[in-house]
Amino acid sequence: MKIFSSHQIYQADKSTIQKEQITSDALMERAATQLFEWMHARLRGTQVNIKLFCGIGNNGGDGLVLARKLHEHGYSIHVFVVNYSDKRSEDFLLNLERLKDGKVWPDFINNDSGLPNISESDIVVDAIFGIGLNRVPDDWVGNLIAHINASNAFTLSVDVPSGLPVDRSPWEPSYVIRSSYVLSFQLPKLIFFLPETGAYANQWELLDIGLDAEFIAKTETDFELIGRPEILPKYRPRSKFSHKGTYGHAVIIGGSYGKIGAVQLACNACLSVGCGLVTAVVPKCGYHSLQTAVPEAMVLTGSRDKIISRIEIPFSPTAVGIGVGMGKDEDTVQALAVYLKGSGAPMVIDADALNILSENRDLLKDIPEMSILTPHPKELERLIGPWTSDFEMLDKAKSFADRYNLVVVIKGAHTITLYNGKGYVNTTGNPGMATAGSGDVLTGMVAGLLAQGYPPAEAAIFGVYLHGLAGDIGASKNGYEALKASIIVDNIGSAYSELFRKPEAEQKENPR
Ligand SMILES: NC(=O)C1=CN([C@@H]2O[C@H](COP(=O)(O)OP(=O)(O)OC[C@H]3O[C@@H](n4cnc5c(N)ncnc54)[C@H](OP(=O)(O)O)[C@@H]3O)[C@@H](O)[C@H]2O)[C@@H](O)CC1
Ligand SMILES: Nc1ncnc2c1ncn2[C@@H]1O[C@H](COP(=O)(O)OP(=O)(O)O)[C@@H](O)[C@H]1O
Ligand SMILES: [K+]
Repeated sequence: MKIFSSHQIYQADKSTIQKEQITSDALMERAATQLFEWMHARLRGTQVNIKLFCGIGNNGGDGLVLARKLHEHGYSIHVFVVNYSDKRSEDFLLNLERLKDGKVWPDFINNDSGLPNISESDIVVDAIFGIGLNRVPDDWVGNLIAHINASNAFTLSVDVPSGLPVDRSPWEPSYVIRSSYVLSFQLPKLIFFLPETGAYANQWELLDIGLDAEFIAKTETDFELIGRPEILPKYRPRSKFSHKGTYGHAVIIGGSYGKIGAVQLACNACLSVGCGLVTAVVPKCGYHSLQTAVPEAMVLTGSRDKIISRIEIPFSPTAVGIGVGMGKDEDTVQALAVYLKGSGAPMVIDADALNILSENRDLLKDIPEMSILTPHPKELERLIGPWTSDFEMLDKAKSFADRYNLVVVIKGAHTITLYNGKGYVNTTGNPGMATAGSGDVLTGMVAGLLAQGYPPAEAAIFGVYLHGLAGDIGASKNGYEALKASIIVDNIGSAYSELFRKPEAEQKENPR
């Protein structure tokens, strides 16, 4: 699903109005009707105090329409107009009149008004600012927002949490509504997925307001949300007359004394994702444990006992995963430097291999093009330097990826894969995956997909999705806390099955 910028949303709005020959207030009515139906389906007439805070733009207009509908259905409502500007939108004004026609009289909050009472048992509807926010709210509006947050009342935000700009990080974090739930129109907003801003929109849902589908389909976006519909077409089926050679020979290079388990996890993941043959390249100390723990894998060792000192592979791997548990010994740095220059295989570079690159920047130019780098945020910072906001981080990481022609996978709650100027935001995964070794599993999976012939960006996007899905299935059986990296590996098979599971309704209609 595409992630639009605010500018693109306004264009979609315009295009819908033109194509359907409707007025803008009809679109507002449609949007707010969706809000009302969502609330009504859950409240079913419950007599709870609903306090609606409406700005003076179209976000406020949505709030006013919602208020009218709630009132018409007998809900107990109190409307506050947050009067932060004289430039009221036409549709706001129109709906203010309609509300008054229904005998609802809003209270106007200005810069010299006191703060209204909000009790914890109230429901707050937050329709102060929408996607039109373009500067820091005035202090009195910010204080009202902080007051709403302090009330601990259930806060339902219309479109976006007020005070949260959609295309940058907030000017003043305490002036942003901490929504209990966001009902966002039609398209997901990038801020829902970034660590800095995602917390304001802890839970969110999209309401389909029928924006011009053709316009949405033809618009190019900087970011895309990756769910099952985007993943399924990337799947490469196995053919009946295939053999293990069809699915590639991956090599996992890594490990050091006390960190052989990382290679074990990556090898297991690589095999479980469907790779034909897997060879591990480890220091001597890893030989016996690997041969025992992963009997399916072959093992090559170098000359030193505890570290990787030379990388010599007597065949041409189809894909390589390098760095897990590898350490940064001077000999290992040399081995990586030599290997990078000589290797032609598509590569996943992770963990200590990334740290070595950060500390030996002259090696960056030797990374084979279209390699996949999988840093977590700390490793990314070592590579591209610090940032002051998630938006700056994305810009810097994109430039880095473009400069060296790489695929950069920024791991996190919503892992973002950057490739060719575009970001692909993952939707699977859970906090149970914040556990030792889960990144090693990802490295093995992506290397295994590369070995099977998935193009690099597809291997990364598909692998990240499947890894998260395996983690979700693992968590559904084990809970978050007990989820271990090896359980993620154990559930890779179920994740593949889940990809092709028909939704229940479809199954009933179409048994078999
Ligand atoms: N397609 C869709 O998705 C649909 C969207 N709809 C709804 O429209 C909403 C967007 O509405 P909107 O454009 O009127 O902007 P909104 O956020 O209400 O702000 C109002 C104005 O405030 C101003 N302003 C900005 N920052 C400020 C500040 N700090 N302090 C003071 N003033 C500030 C700024 O005007 P300026 O002063 O810059 O001229 C801005 O224009 C959207 O979120 C959704 O709820 C639906 O109705 C229909 C379909
Ligand atoms: N809160 C979370 N929600 C979803 N996925 C997560 C979360 N925390 C971590 N992960 C995933 O787990 C993996 C952790 O990788 P990494 O930090 O490299 O771990 P390690 O170095 O222990 O192997 C990444 O793929 C990341 O996306
Ligand atoms: K809002």
